[in-house]
Amino acid sequence: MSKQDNLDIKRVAGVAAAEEVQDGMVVGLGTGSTAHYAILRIGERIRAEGLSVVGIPTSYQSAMRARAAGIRVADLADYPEIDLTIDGADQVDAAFNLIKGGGAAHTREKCVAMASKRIITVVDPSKLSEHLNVPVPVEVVPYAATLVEKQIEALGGRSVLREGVKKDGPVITDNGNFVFDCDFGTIADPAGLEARLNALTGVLTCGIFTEFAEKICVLVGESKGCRTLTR
Ligand SMILES: O=C(CO)[C@H](O)[C@H](O)COP(=O)(O)O
Repeated sequence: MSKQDNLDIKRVAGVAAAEEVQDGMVVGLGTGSTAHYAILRIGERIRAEGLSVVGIPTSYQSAMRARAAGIRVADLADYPEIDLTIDGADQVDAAFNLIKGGGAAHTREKCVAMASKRIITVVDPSKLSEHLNVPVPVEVVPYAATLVEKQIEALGGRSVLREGVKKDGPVITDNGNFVFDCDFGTIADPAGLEARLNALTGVLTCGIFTEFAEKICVLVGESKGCRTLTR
């Protein structure tokens, strides 16, 4: 599939999710290329339908894109209860466990997910997998980087420090930290690994999301429309 075809199906999912937004809602705004299309569509609907919506961004990227789209942006501190969040994922398993953090935004994405009554996860079909098996992004306090690498090795993972594409040296998250991408192969116990990673000294948050399955609905963009997966 070409890059453009992939973006087109991401757009299908993002736009479909944005149709779920209703007047008066507080909406969590995810990070990444699929959530981007939802943000654009919410902005269009605000202009066309006069919707009153407050957006709670999950990153500098989503805050900037929301403002550009004409969405009023506020802090999680002001709106700790969110009606609906629309966000992407790097992988979704059969039980709706997620791996997130491809954009290094998973800590704020997890906070917004926790605050949300409903979550629409927008993906292309390549993100669906019976089991989670892609590397897990782990946000790490820079001071503890070497210490965390050792602890991840002890858990059976192989960690690679994420480095910038248009920047020399480590990627720095919106929270001022490093990210390790940690390969554990196929993850047999996502909830157990999430708990173990989050408990490591020097780790802020890992990108495994297991506690939100009950409130997640997955929209899968496809060339002929959008497929909805519910549990
Ligand atoms: O978790 C994320 C950012 O931290 C994104 O939601 C995830 O990486 C998916 O991105 P995209 O929609 O561009 O494929």
